[in-house]
Amino acid sequence: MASKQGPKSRKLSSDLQSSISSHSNAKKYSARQNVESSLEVQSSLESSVSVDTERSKENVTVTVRFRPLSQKEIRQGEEIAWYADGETIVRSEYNQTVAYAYDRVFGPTTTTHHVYDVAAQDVVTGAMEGINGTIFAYGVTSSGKTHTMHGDQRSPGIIPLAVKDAFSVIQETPSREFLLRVSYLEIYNEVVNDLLNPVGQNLRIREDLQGTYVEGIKEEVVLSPAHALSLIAAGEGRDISLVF
Ligand SMILES: Nc1ncnc2c1ncn2[C@@H]1O[C@H](COP(=O)(O)OP(=O)(O)OP(=O)(O)O)[C@@H](O)[C@H]1O
Repeated sequence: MASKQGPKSRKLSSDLQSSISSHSNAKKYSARQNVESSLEVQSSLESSVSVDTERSKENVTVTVRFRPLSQKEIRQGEEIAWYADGETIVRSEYNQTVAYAYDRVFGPTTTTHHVYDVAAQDVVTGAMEGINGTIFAYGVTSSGKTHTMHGDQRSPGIIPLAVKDAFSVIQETPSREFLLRVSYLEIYNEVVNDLLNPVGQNLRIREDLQGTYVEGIKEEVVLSPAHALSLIAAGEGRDISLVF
């Protein structure tokens, strides 16, 4: 058994932040490529399957990232309830027989860049080859979703790292033509709102022969990483400047 990794985060219910990556089976290759944006949903880890480390590579992978305790939590004497036991197991601090297996578990000292390399980069490179992909984070408030997906200048998140990689692929593949479009939306209380267009409120999700889409969502063609990230920053109503 792998040894414990420390320091560990406190309660599973409040500190675990999971990300799910998925590849759908390759749709027909098209020179027009869409890189989907990310979204956050609430879920419960109680539905996790029991320990099973012998997983094959699947289309949907689930990873767990622990964040370190904050200074405030340390001051308040918060207790750690779950920890990363090796690279795939989350184990209870109080009852060692209670454990859950995931495709990958990252301890509190893991960098976002490492999380991206292991859990997200494949989805991005797949998308650039025409395979639909989604990366999303879920977890309770303060579990680290924003830190992981957006990050900051010192530690860029999955979104800026993905944008950077997408443009690197474009640059390294002069023989192909790419069209990159960005849309940015929120789902809040079951209502879909366009974050790139203030008029785009309460949009409908529809399905046709091409697939699922949000009716009327604004799609901006982007020409550079800075352009893509500035749209996302605008959607959040904040300034952004990221250096790689
Ligand atoms: N891996 C980490 N290492 C260090 N600090 C982290 C890490 N993850 C999160 N934090 C810090 O924890 C705090 C909460 O994280 P964050 O804001 O990302 O949570 P959140 O899940 O987006 O919360 P909310 O749902 O309320 O928006 C922030 O101060 C963030 O900087």
